[in-house]
Formats: sequence, structure tokens, C-alpha cells
Amino acid sequence: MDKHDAASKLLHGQAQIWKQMFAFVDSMALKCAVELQIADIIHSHGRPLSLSEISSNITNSSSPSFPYLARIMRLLVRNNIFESIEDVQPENGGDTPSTTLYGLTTASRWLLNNNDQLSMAPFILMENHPWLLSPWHQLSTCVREGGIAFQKAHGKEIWDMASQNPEFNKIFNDGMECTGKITMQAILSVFKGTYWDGVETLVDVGGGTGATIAEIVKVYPHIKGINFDLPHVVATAPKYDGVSHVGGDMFDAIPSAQAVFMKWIMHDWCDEDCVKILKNCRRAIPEKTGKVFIVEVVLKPDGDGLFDSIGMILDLLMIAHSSGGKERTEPEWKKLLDKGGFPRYKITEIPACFSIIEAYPE
Ligand SMILES: Nc1ncnc2c1ncn2[C@@H]1O[C@H](CSCC[C@H]([NH3+])C(=O)O)[C@@H](O)[C@H]1O
Repeated sequence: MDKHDAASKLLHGQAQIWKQMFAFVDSMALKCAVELQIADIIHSHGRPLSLSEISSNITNSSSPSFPYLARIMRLLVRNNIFESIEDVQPENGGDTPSTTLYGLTTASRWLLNNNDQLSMAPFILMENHPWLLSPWHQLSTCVREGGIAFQKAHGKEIWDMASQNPEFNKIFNDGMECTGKITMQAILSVFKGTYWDGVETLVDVGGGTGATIAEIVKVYPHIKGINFDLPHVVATAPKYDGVSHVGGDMFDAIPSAQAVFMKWIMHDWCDEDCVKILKNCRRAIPEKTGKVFIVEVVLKPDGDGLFDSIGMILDLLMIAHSSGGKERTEPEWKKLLDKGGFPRYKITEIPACFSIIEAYPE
């Protein structure tokens, strides 16, 4: 490598550090777009809008700051969250400056708050809330002394915070609910038709406020859905046709059903706790014909799939937010399932960040 190449590579390394050091700026700009409901404003007009049109539709502000908005939109366009289109007026003969219009991209479609749309907006607000960001500052302390980042940041674990703080409970459950709906659509696009025929009762363990199981029951109304979660969570759950809410502790017992559904539960817990949950799942389902339907990341540390790098991020998220949880590779899943009483399993990829692991008692 000549001197020039070496200097250029070093400069690239420096640029990489600048980028990663300020990666949170991208998150904050995204959060700002969600809070100002910019995607909703553009969507509701059905066409790209100018900055002044966006600005005049911002709620809870009598005079939004145009220059701030312009600079935030400029970064969001660069990040492909919105697109910008130069609107040249032919009648002006090209003499007057064109107006920049801002339109939605395939990314900002996921920011819409409209109930009919699948949205990631509540999840963005949740993950970027100061309550969920502060444990991230504890990573190096966790390496030095072990322990639980969330506890170090808040003096209590995440589920205790949710049970004691209704605002946190709502932010968390709303965040989970939107990912549940998105994932369910992906699941039902693959597990369809006769797949659910034999399943008459299905319990969603740690089902949050019930939106996920409600989506299955809506499409397959022969299924009696049981949404099972901690009492403070089901206490705030809305009514869904065909779904009953049951409050309890999965470490004590899980309501009986023909099959168990679990999304984003096992990654919250260490292997020992997961084995306890799996053993309770076995007790809840028929001994031979039962099944557990696990929706989780199957970690591929060197994978180049669309969501493989997100899996690595979620693994660190579990250090920040959970009480000993982690994402797992297929060999780790196999070992865990075996210990929990599920010697046979099948992994299916779906168009989502997660895979489906069907676990069988025999
Ligand atoms: N001991 C427990 N028993 C039952 N549910 C629990 C327990 N501890 C945590 N949870 C719930 O586990 C869920 C993890 S978050 C995942 C929620 C949902 N399955 C989804 O993917 O959208 C939360 O709703 C917690 O309240």
C-alpha cells in the first residue's frame, strides 16, 4: 500500500467514526418526523407537499420554525426517509426558483399513524424514549460488573417499571402492538390456508394487549384465542372478538390450549428461565399433538440477509432492556428447545425480521 492509499484508508476510517458517533442523530430525526406526524401530513394530502404546506399542518404549534423543519427534512431526504422533488413551474419561464416538494418513500410509509396502515411509529417512539435510551449508557458498566442495564439506569427491571408506571406501560405496549401486527401479517402470508385447521385454541404467551392473537383470530375465526400476559398488561387490553384476556405469570402456569404462540418472549430471558417457560408450555399443550409456535430472531452473525444486522442490534437491545435475555443462533435454539422438552423443531423464514420456530414435544 503506498502512502497515498494508506492516508485515504485512514481518512475513510475517520469518516466511519464520525458517522457511527452520530448515528443517534438519524434516530432523533426519525423520532422528530414521527412526533410531528410529517408522513401523515403528506399522506393525508395524497401528493408531495412543499415545506410551507407541511409546516402549516403541524399540530400544537402556532408558528412552527420553518428553518428548523427545512434542515431536518434535508437530512431525512438524504437518509431516504422522504423524497424531494423539484417542482418547476413552466409558466414562469424558469426564472423563479423551483419549489421543493416532499413525498413519501417506502420507508416513510412505515411512519404513518393511520390505524388502517401497518406502522412502526409507536415502536420508534418507544425505543427512542429517554426511559428506554438511558439503559444504553450502562453497556460498559455491564461488561465491567455484569448485572442488568435497565436496573442500573432505573433502579428496577423493565416489567416492574411497566407495572408501576402507567405511562411507561402504555408506551411499551403500544410499541409492541405495532410490531405484533406487522409480524402477524408476515406470518399469515406464509402460514395460511389449512395450516390452522387443527388448532381450535391458541394461547399467546406474553401476548401484550392482544393485537397479535386478534389478527390470527380475525382471519381464522374457528380459533379461540387466549391472550395471556401479566395482570397490569391485560388490564389495559381492549376487547377483541374471539379473544379472551387472561392475566398471570408464565413462570407459574400457562393456560391450556392446543398450541402456544410466543412472540418476542424467549429473547427476554436467560437459558434457565427459557427452559422454565418451555416446560410450562409443555404442560399447557396436549402431550403428543401439541405445538409451540415461537416467533424470534434466529441470529446469523455473519449473515447478509435483509435483517441479519438488525438481529445483532436486537441482541444488544436485550442487554439494554431485558433481564438476562439474548438473541440466539440455530444451534443455541436447538439446545434450548431440547432442554425445555421439545426435541423436534422446524425453522421457517418469513418476510420479516423474525423467523418462525415450530417446536414439537415428540
Ligand atoms: N412472567 C410473565 N408472565 C407473562 N407475561 C410476561 C411475564 N413477564 C413479561 N411478560 C410479558 O412479555 C411480553 C414481552 S414483550 C412482547 C409482547 C408481544 N408478544 C409482542 O411481541 O408484541 C410483555 O408483554 C410482558 O408484559
